[in-house]
Amino acid sequence: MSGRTTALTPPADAGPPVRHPEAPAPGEIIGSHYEYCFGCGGGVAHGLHLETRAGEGVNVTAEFTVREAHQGAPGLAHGGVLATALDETLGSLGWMLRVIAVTGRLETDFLRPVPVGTELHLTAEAVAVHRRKIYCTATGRIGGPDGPVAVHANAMFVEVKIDHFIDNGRKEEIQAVMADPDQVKVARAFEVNP
Ligand SMILES: CCCCCCCCCC(=O)SCCNC(=O)CCNC(=O)[C@H](O)C(C)(C)COP(=O)(O)OP(=O)(O)OC[C@H]1O[C@@H](n2cnc3c(N)ncnc32)[C@H](O)[C@@H]1OP(=O)(O)O
Repeated sequence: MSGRTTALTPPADAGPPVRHPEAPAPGEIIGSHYEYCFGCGGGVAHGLHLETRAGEGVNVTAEFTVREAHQGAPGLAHGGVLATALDETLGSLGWMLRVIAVTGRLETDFLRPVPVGTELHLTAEAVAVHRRKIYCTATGRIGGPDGPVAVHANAMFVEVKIDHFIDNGRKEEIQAVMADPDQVKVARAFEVNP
């Protein structure tokens, strides 16, 4: 037995997430962490170009417009793309906690089909922290912040060190990032709060 559980319910001794005192101010745009991130990077033509803003608690909001390149069935968003949008929004919670964390588990409910052209309004919130594990949820609504829920996810992110990326990423991209004279950009690529 590895001790790993598939449950996304925080254990009884989990604590509440704590908004870091230096987290981005409520309403502040968090911005892309890496130009070539499929979720938020401006350098990926068919990417999601998600723009995330800090919330008042340990939460964020984001928007994403479904385009032709994101189809699964004719005229409808691909489920994997919608899961990516949830995953990317959840990933931004690290800025609110000021930790580096990656998705360990992502469980998605697809509640309504999402047509091409739809603006999906996303929210994500951390609900509990247990050791390195961050339990969180995300929701995507159609057309507006109060629109009908199309997708919902429960997730568990795991806090990692920067070595997670340096040791595992392909050398070309790691070296290119590290060589950037803009140290803030270097730090952001790994979602380290500069
Ligand atoms: C640079 C910016 C990066 C983020 C950008 C935003 C993008 C959006 C977010 C992403 O998509 S990140 C990319 C997708 N995720 C990954 O690539 C992660 C791949 N997986 C791993 O690297 C490792 O499996 C992982 C770091 C998640 C865990 O490995 P570790 O060896 O560091 O931890 P360990 O296995 O000891 O687990 C730590 C705790 O988490 C638990 N755990 C880990 N993975 C789990 C899992 N999948 N399900 C349930 N529990 C899990 C594990 O049981 C344990 O619980 P306890 O503290 O209670 O003992």
